[in-house]
Amino acid sequence: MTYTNNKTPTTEPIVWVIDDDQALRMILEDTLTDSGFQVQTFGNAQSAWRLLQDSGQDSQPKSDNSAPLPSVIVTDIRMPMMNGLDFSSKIKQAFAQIPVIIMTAHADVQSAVDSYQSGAFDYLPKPFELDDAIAMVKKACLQSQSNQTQKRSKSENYNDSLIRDAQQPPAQKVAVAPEKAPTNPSGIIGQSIAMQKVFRAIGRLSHMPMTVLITGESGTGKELIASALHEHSPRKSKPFIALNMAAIPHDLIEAELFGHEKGAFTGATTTRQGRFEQAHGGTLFLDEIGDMPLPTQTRLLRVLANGEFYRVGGLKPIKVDVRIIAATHQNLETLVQQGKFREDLFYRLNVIRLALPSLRERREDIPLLIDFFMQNIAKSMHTSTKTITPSAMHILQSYPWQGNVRQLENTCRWLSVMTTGQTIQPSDLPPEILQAFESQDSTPVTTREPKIHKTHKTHNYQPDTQFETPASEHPSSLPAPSDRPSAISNLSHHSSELPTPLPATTVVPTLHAPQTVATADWITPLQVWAQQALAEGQYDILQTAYPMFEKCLLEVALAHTAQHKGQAADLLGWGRNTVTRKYQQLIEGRPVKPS
Ligand SMILES: Nc1ncnc2c1ncn2[C@@H]1O[C@H](COP(=O)(O)OP(=O)(O)OP(=O)(O)O)[C@@H](O)[C@H]1O
Repeated sequence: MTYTNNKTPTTEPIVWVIDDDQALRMILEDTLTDSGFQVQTFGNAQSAWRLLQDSGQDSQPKSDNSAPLPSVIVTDIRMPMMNGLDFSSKIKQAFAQIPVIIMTAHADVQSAVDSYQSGAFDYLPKPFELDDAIAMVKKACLQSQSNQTQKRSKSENYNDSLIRDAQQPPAQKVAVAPEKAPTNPSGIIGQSIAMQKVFRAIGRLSHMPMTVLITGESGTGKELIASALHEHSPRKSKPFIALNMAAIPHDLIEAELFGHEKGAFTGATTTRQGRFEQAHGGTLFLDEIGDMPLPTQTRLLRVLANGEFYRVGGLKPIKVDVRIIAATHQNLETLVQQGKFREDLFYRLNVIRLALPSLRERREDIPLLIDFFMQNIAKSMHTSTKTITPSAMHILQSYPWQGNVRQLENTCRWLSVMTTGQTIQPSDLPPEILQAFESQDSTPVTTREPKIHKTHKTHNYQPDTQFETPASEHPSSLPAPSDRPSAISNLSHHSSELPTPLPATTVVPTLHAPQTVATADWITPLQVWAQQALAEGQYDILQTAYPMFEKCLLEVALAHTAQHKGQAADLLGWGRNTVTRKYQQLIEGRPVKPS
């Protein structure tokens, strides 16, 4: 079932929101309504599809009962019955004028590529900033208006057969789509917002032919991303050739890139193809482009301009179709200023720049990466995967990782070999990492050391401690500090002094008895509640907690403003209509119209 905020005809653009997560539907509905959209929500894509079929292809309803077509559709990917990608493809076929925005909580390269491949207008990885979502919907609305204008000017008669075809899709299209397991075939690990932006860029760029310049510190994954761009492109069946400019002697680079004719120089005993020819139809990845000598830059510029070149010593032009992806850890603008890099080549390469975050900027991904590397290494060594204690993980997460993911990967190799037991303790970590951790921690241990309750865990990495953290030190991306420096060497020896282990999911917080309630004090009881609910098999914790949270804040805001709904709306940043509706639903207990 569906419901609209306002069924009367309106000039407000209509946005449909499809997600099986009721809490998210509510948030988006409120936010978009407050931003001037008319919102209709659906708990599954099939209901939305049915309504679209009833509505026909006009922007006007077919009958009095049918709904007007939306200007924009925002849909989740993973939903029962029909997934968002299939839905997006169907919209593209039958209602191409409606831009679709695809949201997903399982952001990886594949979902980004699949989204754009399905014809989606854009891709929104969860969690997202509501402002970003609004901006995206507004952009999609503009697109929708321009689509409508083009459509009207093109033809008065719609292609009915197209609609009929799309309305009766092949059985497998509408059949229950099995949820894809969250595999990561590209091997690119990361769930941080910074990496989600990278996935989105790959999704957008992989099917475009243009040159891409990837920047980022050494070891951030530039080659991995270049290869993903190739693997998801129409060139994937052709070669991906990677060449590191810094690794080839300068006097050999031209022959390496462009090949040479027999006798072109001493030692050129045969004619040899260069990398450009070998990469024909595919992708040539030029790593460390900042190290390319100036004369080679001139030749590269010519290839980029007209797609042809001469082998060293050759007289016949050779034409190739190669997509160039270049990468550098250097600042090319500075090299241009210093006269070491051609400005015109810089502009040619810099058409689209993809900047990769350092590992320090996405520390929240470190446990995932460690998990991934430890498993891969164990597999290759035919051993079982070693586990890491939270305190050791915390130290690894705090390390600056100047060598980025490559350094982390090498550390995982070191740990896999050097650790004698199955569990990696802080004392097992490489000395330089321990030293860095000790020297960065100048705060007295007594003020930092949390109270710890250990629980049993057998996962590779699972937080198995409960920390008591001052509100001002509330953890952001890092887990709460656990065993601090003096504890590094002590931890393993003192394990017998830890409190008696509790069942795996039971966590007993050690709460202060607050005189005044600190801002974040409610987080700990909320954590306890959520952990207990999950332990008892209740998995809809967000759906349960969200209305309670809203109700609580609404009641407080109303009490604060002597029940003045307008003022309460201002305090909460909601629109008046939202406050009225929330009041009816949450306080008066009127049933929420189901979606
Ligand atoms: N997000 C990631 N997920 C999994 N592995 C990664 C990730 N990023 C990098 N790696 C791994 O880290 C190592 C270094 O990556 P890569 O060679 O792509 O970095 P780079 O930026 O090209 O380095 P350099 O600038 O030194 O050439 C590789 O083994 C790669 O597989």
